[in-house]
Amino acid sequence: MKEIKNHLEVNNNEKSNSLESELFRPIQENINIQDFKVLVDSVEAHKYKDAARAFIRTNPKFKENFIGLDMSSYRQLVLEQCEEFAKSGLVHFTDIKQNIFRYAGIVEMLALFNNNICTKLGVHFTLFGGTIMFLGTERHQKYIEDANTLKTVGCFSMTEIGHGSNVRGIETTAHYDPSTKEFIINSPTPTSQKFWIGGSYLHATYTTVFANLIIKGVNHGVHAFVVTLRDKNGNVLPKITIKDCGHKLGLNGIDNGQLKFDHVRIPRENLLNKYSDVTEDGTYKSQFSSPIKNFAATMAPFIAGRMAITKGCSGALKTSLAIAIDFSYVRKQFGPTLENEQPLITLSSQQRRLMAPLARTILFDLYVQRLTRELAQPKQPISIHAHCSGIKAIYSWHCVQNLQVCREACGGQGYRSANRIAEFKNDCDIICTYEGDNTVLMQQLAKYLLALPESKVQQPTIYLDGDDAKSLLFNFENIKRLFDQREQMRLKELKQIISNSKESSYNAFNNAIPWSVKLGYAHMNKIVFDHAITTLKENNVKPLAHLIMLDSLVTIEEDLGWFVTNHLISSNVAKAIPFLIQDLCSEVTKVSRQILESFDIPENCKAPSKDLISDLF
Ligand SMILES: Cc1cc2nc3c(=O)[nH]c(=O)nc-3n(C[C@H](O)[C@H](O)[C@H](O)COP(=O)(O)OP(=O)(O)OC[C@H]3O[C@@H](n4cnc5c(N)ncnc54)[C@H](O)[C@@H]3O)c2cc1C
Repeated sequence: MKEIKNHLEVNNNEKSNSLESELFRPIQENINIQDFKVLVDSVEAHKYKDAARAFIRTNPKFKENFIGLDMSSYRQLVLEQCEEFAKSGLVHFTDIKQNIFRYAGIVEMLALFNNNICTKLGVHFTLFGGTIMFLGTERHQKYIEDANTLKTVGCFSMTEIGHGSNVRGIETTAHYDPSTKEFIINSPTPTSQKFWIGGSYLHATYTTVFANLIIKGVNHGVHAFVVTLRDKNGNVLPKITIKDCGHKLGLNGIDNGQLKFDHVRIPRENLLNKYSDVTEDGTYKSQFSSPIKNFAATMAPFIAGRMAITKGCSGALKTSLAIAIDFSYVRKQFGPTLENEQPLITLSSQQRRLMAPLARTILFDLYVQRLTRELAQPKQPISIHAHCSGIKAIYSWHCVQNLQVCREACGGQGYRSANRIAEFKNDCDIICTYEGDNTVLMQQLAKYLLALPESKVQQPTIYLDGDDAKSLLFNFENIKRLFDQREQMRLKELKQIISNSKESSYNAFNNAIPWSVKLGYAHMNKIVFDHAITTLKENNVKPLAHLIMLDSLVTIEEDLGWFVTNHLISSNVAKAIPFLIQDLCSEVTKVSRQILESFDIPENCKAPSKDLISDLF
């Protein structure tokens, strides 16, 4: 114990004026809330977000209580909320292509309120809209006008009962009939029925269907088609059967459906033909030399959806953290005497469990801002697909894990639906699976990293050892080197496992999936950190340095066994880490309410009262 104390106390003087210097001083308690708000909201999106906040605060549909509604009323309310929002003009159907900052900002604000609304709008705008805008051409523009105001609702039919993650395995067919110049969309087997299709059971007029394009017996692979599901009166068209997917763990305000097509004829023009087309006489023309390349291009637009989905995590977590932290300031249990009970926030455990996810949520948001900027560029970096996949996976895992933390931090009251966290927890659970299952996405990231040319620059190895653990760790350059080195070693390790395998390339990779996931984490942790440091250098808004250091040490602690056994950190320095984390949590707690203020969460997004119990009296 004495040894640990030494680590924390040696060389504890004020440091020079470096980025880290403020970490050695008590935290500056008067943070500039407006500056911090713009940082978290992003320069590009903060005006759109403020407009959305104002809408959520004032629109009567966003004041209606959805807790405990039966499924049918809940679905109707969510539809009406989405319609109100679409009519407000705060978001446009074309935003996913033309103003991704507005789109992403709006989704995040809606997610502060409830994930049903942003999921329903997400399916319509990103998935249906994304397919129309990125895979369609001039002839598909006609779907846009009514979709803008949600006069027509669109959905997205990719998943089937038999195939989810492996989209290339889907069985739905689209045979071309040159005699009528039509495609015939068909579900040939029970497992080929589309399943989970959000918005299809009750509301969607159109869907984009993913199906195998077949001409004269030749299968050209998966292509996307627009299929009309309902007539003007909302009746399902003949030869289409739509069933309800039924009650779910969460998102019961969304009408997910099971779709069966029985030789449904659609015009030739309904093929989304940006990359490949079929002439009237049935000649297939593609910009790509093989179905696999066409498939890759067909899937490419959905990367924006993966970025957007992290906004659902961000909104839900910010509101839930705000509920849990506010509660911790109000709720009293225990104290030095019975007469002097203390607020929960004074408990070291409460500070530890709430400040660490608060820091990470902000750092992830900053990184998503960077990805959004990359997506907005006409020519996106080659890494964009891998990084959208990676952040979607690690943000949703972080979200699900920490919604549970928020719930527990509020004790029994956190379990009460009226206090909102339960709804967020159930609704967000599925983010780990839809728009790409997280474990599958982490492999996409690992494959991208495996394929990168090997760096010729040999990074100097790092070994953190010495008496002054605090100075060694409160040093962003050292943290960077730890993260860089872990990533390099994880990559080398994965390459070795695969190359040492005597099995086929499929099996060799398959046997190494857990290591791919670890590599994915190492890479994402590194680039989230790198981006946070870039932001800090450009704009040292308080308390960003503290948040970065807190999240860095928590990240190291999560993999501490690895860092120590691989001789990057000595066991003596390792022992100091939990203490430094606790100190940082205590410092961040001092400004936590100001951080929450900067989130500017409309009151109707939160629990009915800060103490979570007043509504009971
Ligand atoms: C509420 C909800 C809404 C949805 N909305 C839509 C929608 O609107 N439109 C649409 O088309 N789809 C939608 N989906 C479907 C969703 O995209 C799929 O559920 C998802 O792609 C996963 O597919 P799956 O469920 O078939 O799981 P599977 O692919 O069968 O996966 C099952 C398990 O196996 C693991 N696994 C599978 N393959 C691998 C692998 N190669 N390596 C390692 N592990 C693997 C996964 O990690 C997972 O744990 C929705 C789903 C839900 C639940």
